[in-house]
Order: sequence, then structure tokens, then C-alpha cells
Amino acid sequence: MTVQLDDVTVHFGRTCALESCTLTVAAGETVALLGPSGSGKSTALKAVAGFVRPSSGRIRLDGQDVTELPPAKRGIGVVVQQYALFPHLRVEDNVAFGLRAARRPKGEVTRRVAEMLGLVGMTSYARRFPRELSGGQQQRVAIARALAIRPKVLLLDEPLAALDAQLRADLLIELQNLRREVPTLAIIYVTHDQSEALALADRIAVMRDARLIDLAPTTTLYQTPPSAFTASFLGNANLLPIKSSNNEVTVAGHVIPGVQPISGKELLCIRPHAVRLGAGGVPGRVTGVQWRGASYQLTCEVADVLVRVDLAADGAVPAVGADVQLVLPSEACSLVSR
Ligand SMILES: Nc1ncnc2c1ncn2[C@@H]1O[C@H](COP(=O)(O)OP(=O)(O)OP(=O)(O)O)[C@@H](O)[C@H]1O
Repeated sequence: MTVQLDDVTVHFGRTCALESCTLTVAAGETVALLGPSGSGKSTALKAVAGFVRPSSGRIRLDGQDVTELPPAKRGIGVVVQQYALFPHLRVEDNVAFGLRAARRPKGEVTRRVAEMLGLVGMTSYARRFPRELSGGQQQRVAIARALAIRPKVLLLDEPLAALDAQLRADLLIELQNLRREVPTLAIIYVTHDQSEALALADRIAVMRDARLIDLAPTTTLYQTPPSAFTASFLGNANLLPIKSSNNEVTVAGHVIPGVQPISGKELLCIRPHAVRLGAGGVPGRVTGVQWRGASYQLTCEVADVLVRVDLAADGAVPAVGADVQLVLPSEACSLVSR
């Protein structure tokens, strides 16, 4: 099922929580809404679910306008950060809840509950109460419950935020498996954690100050971000001031081969792992060396900017104070606006 936000604006009193948001998520596609706290991610999700009413704009599912439809009639599965299971119901009854509310036949409910618990690896916990489960297990049950009604759209709002690092990693893998097993599901995944967005999403929509500012396939956005904000939000980024003239781009007076100027783009973005040390690069001086286990991170001063460089831990590492040349391969460079 295709999910469409068409020029959706949401106000809470005087606060504009979402401004003119337009986004289409195709069947089988996962789009992450990524952005800092308060940027409007949850509001966008709630507008799709029907929990908040847009001040203007329309929500469409497979082209059908559902803006006026109550949440329960939209056939959407929702999972939020605080698992919100019914505490007095056993796991199996939590998962069965939506099916029973829809008055599905008993045999079907039993079959479907078993199927869903199998999908999230919780079959042996069917008779437990939520309080007898870990956070990660509760979140698995919440996902099973959301999927039990066979929604064509799944909305996930920071589903891993309350979990510790190991559980987050485990559940991220489960969600990847889920995508394979329910290949037509459209998923909108709200997070402020770029690693979750990178791991899961086909496309990422970056939100800032109630606006969707950048939207592109995940790898494109990571490798060639259009703005400094998106570049930094998606991971470590060096953002180096450039000068453009005669079809050339220079960093600290040094021409970067293969990079063409673009009007309005004043910074060169390159990830620390893409910078190499070698002859013919931009001259700099090492000001810091940090061991990170699998790599070293160097800080190098180039003119008056600091450039971070990741070097494999098994190679030669220059000492603090050493003069180096930083090679910026053109295929790893993108020009971004401030
Ligand atoms: N029910 C509400 N009443 C009033 N203001 C609200 C309400 N819900 C959200 N807001 C405001 O709308 C803006 C966007 O909030 P939203 O929850 O969508 O952000 P978010 O990006 O999901 O943030 P977070 O990552 O912290 O959950 C914020 O300024 C918030 O304070």
C-alpha cells in the first residue's frame, strides 16, 4: 500500500509541529524520518496514523483520502517507543487483541497469533505477562501485535530507543528479517539515530524545525548529502570551506582534482574514512591521534580548519606534529550548502 502525505501541516495551538510535509512511501519501501528532537518526526507519523488532525493537507493510502478516517479504520500497525502492551493480558492475548476486536473467527486468531509470535521469535513466551519480559522482548511482542491485523502499513516511532545497545542491534536484525518476510509492507520509521536509519531504510527523510529538508535514497544521502546539516546528522563529516574559480575548487589554496564548483555550495564534505594520506594532497599538520580499536582517528590542521582522518589500525600512523598531505579523492567528495 502506498502512503502519501500531501502538503500536510499540523499545528498544536501556536506551535507549528509539521509544515507543508509531502512524502510518498511505496508498498515494500521503508522510509526513515530522521531528525533532532522536536523536528516534527512523531507528528508526521501521528498524522498518518490518525492520532493528530492536520490543519491542512491530505493523507492518502493507495490514493484514497483517509484524512477524516479514525485510526482504527485505517488498517495501520503502530509501534511506539514505550511498548504500551496491555499489562493485564498475557503475550498471546496482547497479540490477539486487534483480531478479537475485529471479531475474527477463533481458529484464525489462534493461527495468526502463533504465526506472529514465531515471526518475532517469542513463541515460548506466549503465556507470560508483559512484566515478565525484558524491554526487547516486550518490543517484539508489540511488533507482533501491530502486525497481527495484517496491516499494509507499519509505523514505528523510535521502537528501539528504550533498549540497551545489544538489544537494539538484535532487534534491528529482526526488523530487517521482517522486511524480507513481509515484502509488501510500507514502513515509516521514526528515529533520531542515524545508524538505525542507515541500516534499515531505503530512503531517508531528514527533518529539521518542522520541515522535511532532504529526501533521498539512503546511500545517496550518506555519500552525497545536499546540506551541511544532513551531512553531519548522518555521521561524521568533514566540512571544509572551499573557494571556486575557473571551474576549479580549492581547499586551503590547494586544487582538488576532479571536483567541479556548484553555485551556492560553499563547503566540501568528505567522510573521515575517505581521506587518505599521500603525496600531492592538501598540506596539513597532525594535531591529535586517537586509537579507536579498529582504527586511529587523526585530527589534522589545514589552514585554520580541523580535518578528521580515519586510518586502519594496522598501518603506519604519523605522530602528533608531523606534516602530512591529505588526499581527498573526488569520488568521495560532495559540495554542500552551509
Ligand atoms: N500534543 C502536543 N501539544 C503541543 N505541542 C506539541 C504536541 N506534540 C508535539 N508538540 C510540539 O511539536 C513539535 C514537534 O514535535 P514532535 O514530537 O513531532 O517532534 P519529534 O521530532 O518527534 O521529537 P522527538 O524526537 O523528541 O520525539 C515540538 O516542538 C513539540 O514540542
